[in-house]
Amino acid sequence: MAKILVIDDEVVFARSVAHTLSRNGHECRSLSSAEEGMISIETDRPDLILLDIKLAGMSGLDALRKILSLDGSIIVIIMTAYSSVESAVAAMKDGAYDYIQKPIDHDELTFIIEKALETHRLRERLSYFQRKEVQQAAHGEIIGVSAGMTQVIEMIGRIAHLEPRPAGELPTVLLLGETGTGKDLVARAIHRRGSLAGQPFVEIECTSIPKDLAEAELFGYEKGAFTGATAAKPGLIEAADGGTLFLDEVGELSPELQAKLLKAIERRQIRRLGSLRERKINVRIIAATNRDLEAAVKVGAFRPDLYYRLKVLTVELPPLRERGEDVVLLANHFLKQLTHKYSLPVRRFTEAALQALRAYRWPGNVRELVHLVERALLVCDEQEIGPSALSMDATSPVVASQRRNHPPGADETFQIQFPEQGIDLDEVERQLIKQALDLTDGNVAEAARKLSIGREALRYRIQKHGITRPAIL
Ligand SMILES: Nc1ncnc2c1ncn2[C@@H]1O[C@H](COP(=O)(O)OP(=O)(O)OP(=O)(O)O)[C@@H](O)[C@H]1O
Repeated sequence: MAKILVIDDEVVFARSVAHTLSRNGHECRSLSSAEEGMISIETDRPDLILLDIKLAGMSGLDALRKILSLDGSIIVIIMTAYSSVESAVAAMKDGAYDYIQKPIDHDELTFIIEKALETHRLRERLSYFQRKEVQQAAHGEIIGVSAGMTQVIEMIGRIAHLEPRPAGELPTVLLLGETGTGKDLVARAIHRRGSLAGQPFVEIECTSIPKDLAEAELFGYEKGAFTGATAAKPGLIEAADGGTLFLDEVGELSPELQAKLLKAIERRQIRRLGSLRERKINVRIIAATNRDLEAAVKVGAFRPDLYYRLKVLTVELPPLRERGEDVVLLANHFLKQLTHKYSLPVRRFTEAALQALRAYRWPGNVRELVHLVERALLVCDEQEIGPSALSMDATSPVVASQRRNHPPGADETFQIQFPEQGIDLDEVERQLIKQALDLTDGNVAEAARKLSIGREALRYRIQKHGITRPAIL
């Protein structure tokens, strides 16, 4: 349903048009002069105005300019008699969306209005995403000098500076990394620094779309496609046209959507729910996941063809515990940013606090660090923030460093008793890896986390010890 104003000094005609549109489900008012229309724009905030070009008083063309200066997002459709088509064309140059000739054919009117409203909705969605992108751009700096992050930053540069070409021809990018490592941040950086900057960046959180609405959200629908589809609506893929579509947590997509998405990427076309028409799409896809997609492919939880389609260029974000001094750089960066945000006096971490930060294993990665710094800043009144203000699992560097070898939640008194007769270190490692895999049902990423090593390091050890495939997901 949309709010529509009909402005025409032929009162009976204006009422009849408004009546027709109300029957189509819109909220309509008819007015007999442009002057009344101007007042109504302020109070009613219409989505669309049907405006007669020949009005007594303020002319249709003047009214058009005034309307658009009051609110540039209103769609204005000009109504004109055959003899004044030229003025209607002039009006379109001044920003009218379309024109319709009198006498008005009701089917044609309905068609023009529905098409215009669809464009309007698409524009609104785009400007929402563009606004969101501009807000986030201010906080988009990527901090890190560790070897892992240097590689990531170099890769962003390389991807961003690929030869300018249409969005749909740019290679897909797959971002891998544990939760909170910065995949979202990197996706936005690739978009902003490349040739698509300025075009829409549309993020889809695959986990947050209700399953039964997912297809309609992604691909859009036509009016009447299902109960409640009172008007056609473009999907998020269409909203990303010309820019980047960021599929976050792509590993969580249902098998049906995986199939539909693959088809859309391969054919560069989509079909809205309830439509027979294929629509071309021109989008670059960036996907991200914290799941081990390769393992998901092996157990049949993710389509191999989609996996290979997505991983044309892969960027792996290292967990924070493997980034060395980046922890301190990041902590200081967030401290400065948040002090500014809360208009607080300058604060700094004590050396003991920095040691605690270095020693902690960061299961929630950078996101956990941001929250921890924010909490410390808000609870600590001192100019210097010590370890006691950092309410992580372990605030003392000694306990924290012991914990590096202990999965979170493990018994803190866990110790290995060295037997007098000695041990086979390789065998101990093999057994620990097997136990970690058993505990995580063979999930390599999870097991690597429990062992506090990287996924690749774990894969290497699995091969080295010949741990057999069925134990591994
Ligand atoms: N290298 C970095 N420099 C500065 N800020 C960072 C960095 N990495 C992550 N952040 C910040 O940490 C927070 C979490 O990052 P982000 O949301 O990008 O992680 P994610 O990997 O997408 O998480 P999830 O898998 O849960 O979606 C954000 O506030 C982000 O701005």
